[in-house]
Amino acid sequence: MAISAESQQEQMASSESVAAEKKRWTLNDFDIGKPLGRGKFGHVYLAREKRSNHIVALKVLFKSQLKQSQVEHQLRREVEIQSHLRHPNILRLYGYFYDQKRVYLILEYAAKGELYKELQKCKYFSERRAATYVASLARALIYCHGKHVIHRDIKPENLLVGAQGELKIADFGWSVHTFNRRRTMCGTLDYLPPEMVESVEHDANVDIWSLGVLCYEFLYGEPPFEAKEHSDTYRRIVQVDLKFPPKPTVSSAAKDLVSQMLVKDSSRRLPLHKLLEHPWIVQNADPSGTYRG
Ligand SMILES: Nc1ncnc2c1ncn2[C@@H]1O[C@H](COP(=O)(O)OP(=O)(O)OP(=O)(O)O)[C@@H](O)[C@H]1O
Repeated sequence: MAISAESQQEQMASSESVAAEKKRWTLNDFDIGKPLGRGKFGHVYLAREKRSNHIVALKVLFKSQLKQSQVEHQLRREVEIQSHLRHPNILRLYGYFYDQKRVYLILEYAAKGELYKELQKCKYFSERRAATYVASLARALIYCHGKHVIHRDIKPENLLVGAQGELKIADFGWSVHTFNRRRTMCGTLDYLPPEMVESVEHDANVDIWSLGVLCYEFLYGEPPFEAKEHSDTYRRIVQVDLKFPPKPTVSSAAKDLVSQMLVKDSSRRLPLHKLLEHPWIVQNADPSGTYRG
């Protein structure tokens, strides 16, 4: 994959944590450690940048697989967007390089791994934990939206956990940098708002919906519109068929917040700065933004 030298230089210039100078990275700059995981397009390794001793996650993607799946454009957009974001709850992308066969992404290392696995292990989260995560994601999304970036794919699989227990939004594959309203259909159905399922115009408020779905899933262990058939999930989303099964661990304040986020009319969803003032968030979220169990 050819990423222009110009944008590569720009990329390096903004990677102050790994190296301040403009340079071209190569595999020789890193000691490669244990594998951290496998994705669709390659592998992720723990690595250390030799000069600074900085620990990173090196994501190795095979160009042939990227080409075959026609996702080169998406990757380029992901790199461009993620490399310019600086927020404690957004995984840093320090830089990238490539050789004949592979593309390498130099990523912030998230020591506590995938949130998805934590949720599977615990089945659901306490209100304190859920509220802490939702508040930190709201702050990260407020930051993104302020830079005209819509994430569009907020879900547990795209969230990693840092060493201090802080959430990190990790996957910007579906994100867009926009000044306009978007009409693109993308993402996994379960987290999509009605306007995206129905392919009508959408804006930054899509992320409020997805955060509402996520909040529900944190509390109940499954997303709210889940159904066996794809067509039923579709129908439930479009009709906003939201049900709160009785559960002693979920308060009415939590349900109130979720109901205010999962609103069909995107302009009437609870704005993220208001979410941070909601009583359930104020009473439950840890101000440090970290959850340590
Ligand atoms: N920055 C990171 N810090 C720690 N672990 C990571 C990091 N990035 C990825 N991993 C681990 O490596 C695995 C593979 O990551 P990768 O991003 O390639 O794939 P994915 O997001 O699971 O799948 P997909 O290929 O569909 O995007 C992750 O599931 C996670 O366990």
